[in-house]
Amino acid sequence: MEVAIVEHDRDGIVWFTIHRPEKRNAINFEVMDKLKETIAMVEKNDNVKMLVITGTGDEAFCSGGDLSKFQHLHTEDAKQMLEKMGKILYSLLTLSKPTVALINGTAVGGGCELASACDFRYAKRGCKIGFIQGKLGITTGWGGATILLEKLPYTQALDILLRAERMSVEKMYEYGWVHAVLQGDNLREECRGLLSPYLSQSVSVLRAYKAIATEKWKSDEFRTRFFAEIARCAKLWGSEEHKRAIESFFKKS
Ligand SMILES: CC[C@H](C(=O)O)C(=O)SCCNC(=O)CCNC(=O)[C@H](O)C(C)(C)COP(=O)(O)OP(=O)(O)OC[C@H]1O[C@@H](n2cnc3c(N)ncnc32)[C@H](O)[C@@H]1OP(=O)(O)O
Repeated sequence: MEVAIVEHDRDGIVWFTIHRPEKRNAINFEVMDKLKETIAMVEKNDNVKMLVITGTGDEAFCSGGDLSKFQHLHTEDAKQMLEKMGKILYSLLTLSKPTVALINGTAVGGGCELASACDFRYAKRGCKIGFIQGKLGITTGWGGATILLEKLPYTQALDILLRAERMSVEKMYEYGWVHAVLQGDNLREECRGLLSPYLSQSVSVLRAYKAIATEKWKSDEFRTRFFAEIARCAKLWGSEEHKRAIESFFKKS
């Protein structure tokens, strides 16, 4: 079964849907490869104006890294996995087309990092959003904290990271992480309605504004900070606290 569905629509939107509902749309290596391929295609294709990332079903947008696949990784292998997804999220962050995370359900862990790398976040009312990595004895490992501290005011970003708990969409809207709270009857059409003012611009204009907007993240200084976060997470990955947290998750489910 396809782990992700990629659709091009008549308006120039590419819809990327993580299709692993049985695992709350957790990201494994296959999803990473599909996302990397899609981002590269969107970057190059002048018939594409925007990229929207969402998840299958109404339970979860994305539950982060696939713990059943990643739980046994040792520090060096963990670092490679984290860097692989970190590079993909960096390419998403600096993509020359506007991007949207259409949050159709719970977003936790790396799912929040994926959404943070997008320009806009539209979330279905009632969803829970949680940078819960701290509760697992690690930090964000895909660059999500660095991105959050770039996009939100310092206090709000640090509060979200230090709490490491699932927060309401409404609270995340108040913090400025969520840009629109959707009713949820027809998420795609609601999303399309919000994007229509952007879609009337030419691809050249969209590319030009995204180039201006993302220039600050193309510096060596930013990239050094971004990848240092990943190295820190890899160090914590092998901790007893992280191992116990993963064990207790699988005992529960
Ligand atoms: C890799 C690093 C990365 C980073 O930060 O850089 C991370 O993402 S670390 C954080 C990893 N993610 C998590 O710890 C979240 C784990 N999942 C949950 O907390 C819950 O599943 C939740 C809140 C997403 C949904 O809860 P709900 O009660 O609706 O569902 P279940 O917990 O019963 O899960 C259903 C089913 O899905 C499997 N599942 C869910 N999340 C993951 C996951 N991340 N990896 C692998 N599998 C996952 C869960 O085991 C259940 O499977 P089943 O076979 O039915 O028991």
